[in-house]
Amino acid sequence: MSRSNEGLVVASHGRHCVVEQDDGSRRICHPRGKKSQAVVGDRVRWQAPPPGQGEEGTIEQVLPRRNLFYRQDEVRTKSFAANIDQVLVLIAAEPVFSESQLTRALIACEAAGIPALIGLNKSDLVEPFARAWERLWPYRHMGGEGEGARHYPVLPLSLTESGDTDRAALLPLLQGRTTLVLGPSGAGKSTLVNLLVPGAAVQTGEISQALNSGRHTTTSTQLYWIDPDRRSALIDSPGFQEFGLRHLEPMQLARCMPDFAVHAGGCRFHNCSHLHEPGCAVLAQVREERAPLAISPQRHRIYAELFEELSQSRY
Ligand SMILES: Nc1nc2c(ncn2[C@@H]2O[C@H](COP(=O)(O)OP(=O)(O)OP(=O)(O)O)[C@@H](O)[C@H]2O)c(=O)[nH]1
Ligand SMILES: [Zn+2]
Repeated sequence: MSRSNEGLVVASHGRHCVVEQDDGSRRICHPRGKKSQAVVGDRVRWQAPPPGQGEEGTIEQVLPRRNLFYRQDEVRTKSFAANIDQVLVLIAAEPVFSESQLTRALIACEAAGIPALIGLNKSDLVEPFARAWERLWPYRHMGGEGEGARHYPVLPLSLTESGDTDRAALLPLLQGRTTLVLGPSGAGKSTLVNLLVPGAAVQTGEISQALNSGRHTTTSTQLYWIDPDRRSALIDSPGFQEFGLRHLEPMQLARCMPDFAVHAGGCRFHNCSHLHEPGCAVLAQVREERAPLAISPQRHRIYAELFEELSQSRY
């Protein structure tokens, strides 16, 4: 007779995953069927193999999720994590970040009801950093001021040059939470994980070795504990080129953009697309001015592009 246990999915690669039990021990598990396909952050019920049939377990059931974070690049590829408390979008002064990809990541957070914060790394690169900080003005102020305002906290970081200061600034924000770290390649995600998770490199090596029997591929997504009592976690996901949002409807977009959402109720037509309609309260606010209630023309361009993209992918 095999026993059924509960555990947390801490890594996944293809269909296999690594499940951690409450005592901290880990084992590779395979889903029993499509319904038991788990993602990192899932709590699952799993079953050990019968004696003499190896060590690898079977996932019997994925327990109900609090939330599920999506990124959908093509019709078939999705990657996500479940049960997360917040997303840290890590970008840097260099390489110059794509505002479109940043906006997409933030929209995905809003759509899943997950709070987001932005880390802007490489503040030691003084001039590019100043430019990047300025580009983020709308993100630091959007949605108005005071009660109910929904702008994004932006943390200046220099992970390689002021690691101790950054760690001290980040830890209180990460305490007791599960944080998914997202960011383009080169922004400093590995540097961040290594700064906050002692032994991260070793853990990653062990896990990818176990999952791939030594083949040199890395796991797609992995959860790291940053404290000894395993209450605060970082989930590291691979860098992305294209942050796809094909799981969203175009008419959902404005609600997921705080600078649009604050005005959207004032449009003449309730089903306004905020692209060309007369009496559109969103379009009325699109202007270069740095004002908390203004919508930057750049943001509106990104919105229009996304609206078009999501309208085309419906079939
Ligand atoms: N100047 C400067 N360089 C940094 C800083 N943080 C990271 N870097 C450098 O930026 C480069 C990319 O950092 P990584 O941590 O490898 O970036 P990543 O996001 O993990 O990138 P991928 O592995 O490609 O996904 C490395 O050469 C780091 O040394 C920083 O605060 N300042
Ligand atoms: Zn409108």
